[in-house]
Amino acid sequence: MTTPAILALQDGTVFHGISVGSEGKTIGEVVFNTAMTGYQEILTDPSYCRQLVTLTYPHIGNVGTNSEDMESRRVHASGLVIRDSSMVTSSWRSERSFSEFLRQAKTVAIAEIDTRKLTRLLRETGAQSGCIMTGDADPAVAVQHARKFPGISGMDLAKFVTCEQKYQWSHGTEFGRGPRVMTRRIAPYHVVAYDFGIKRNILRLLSDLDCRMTVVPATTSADEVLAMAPDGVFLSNGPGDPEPCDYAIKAIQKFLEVEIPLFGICLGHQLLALAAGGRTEKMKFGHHGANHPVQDLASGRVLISSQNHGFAVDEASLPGNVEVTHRSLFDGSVQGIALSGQPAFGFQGHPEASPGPHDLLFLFERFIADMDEAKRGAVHSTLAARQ
Ligand SMILES: NC(=O)CC[C@H](N)C(=O)O
Repeated sequence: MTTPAILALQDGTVFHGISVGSEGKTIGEVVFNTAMTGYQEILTDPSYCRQLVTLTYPHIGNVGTNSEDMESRRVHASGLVIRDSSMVTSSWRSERSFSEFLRQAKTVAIAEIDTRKLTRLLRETGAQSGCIMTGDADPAVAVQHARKFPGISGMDLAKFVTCEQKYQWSHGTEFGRGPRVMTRRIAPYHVVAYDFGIKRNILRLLSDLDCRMTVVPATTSADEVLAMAPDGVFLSNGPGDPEPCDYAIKAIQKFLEVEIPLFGICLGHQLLALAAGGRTEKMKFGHHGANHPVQDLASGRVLISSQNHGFAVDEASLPGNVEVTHRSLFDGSVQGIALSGQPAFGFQGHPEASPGPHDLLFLFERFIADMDEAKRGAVHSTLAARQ
């Protein structure tokens, strides 16, 4: 027997479907993701905290779920909206069916709704607050609940999803990245990674590139991090509005002062822009997908990227020492920045993919190159001082 469910939006629109996850009620910002694969990675990406994720790909759950595809310890999305939940699980990697996974994660999910109609609506009206209720729910009550969600603007959620204590990470991707990686074993880099809601594939990829990773809570001060003597500092992705994360902005300003190599992804990129004196703004409905074309402005090359953001760096606000390096070919928004004359850069999309294409993996190597150069610079100055 199926249990009914409804999705109500703040503008009063109500969709009727069935419950395919845990029973109950959930509220959040309704966003849509156009990736054709990767439902488990998407749901466990901490950047989706307080969001109800609509997957536009119509058939979800057919390859089940497994422990390797977790991008964090648990599901972070507040709810899921899909067209069709697969009745059959078919994959040698599967450990649990998708619906079992949703129920164990206590994730409220609605299926059998017209996700194309919902997506068109969100593209027209912009992101809206929403509410999913399962069982015999009153649509008017669900609309009221949706209206109670204030929206993500002004919300510091990095503090909410970050780790409690620092920890070491040393697992690679396991499936390897070719011989280039294997030859790097003699050059260990110590990277301190800020966990604003970090995705595991970032940690795996940096481990593949022979980085020794120390992951620290979002509010760790710059002095504490510098005392760990890192070769570089990584600023992670994460949920919520970057502007209220003043503790992180302050720490990054210090890192810029001492010119330690810095690499930021998504929220980390936005925080780098804020620390450099720029501003960020809320987008109409954001970018969430796995096929967004981004142009590398220096080479003119177009790269296909994975995306998940609802805020963006305001180009007009950037000071003269911040160069825009990448731009979205969908809407022209800033997709990459670099600080002139120092080893600090950020990328708005997700080079770590999971899910998505690997066109931008080389950005991790650029971070390694920055750390290499800084190390060599340090050796030169020590030698010069001895002479
Ligand atoms: N994936 C991310 O890091 C998202 C960053 C930020 N929360 C945004 O929505 O823009």
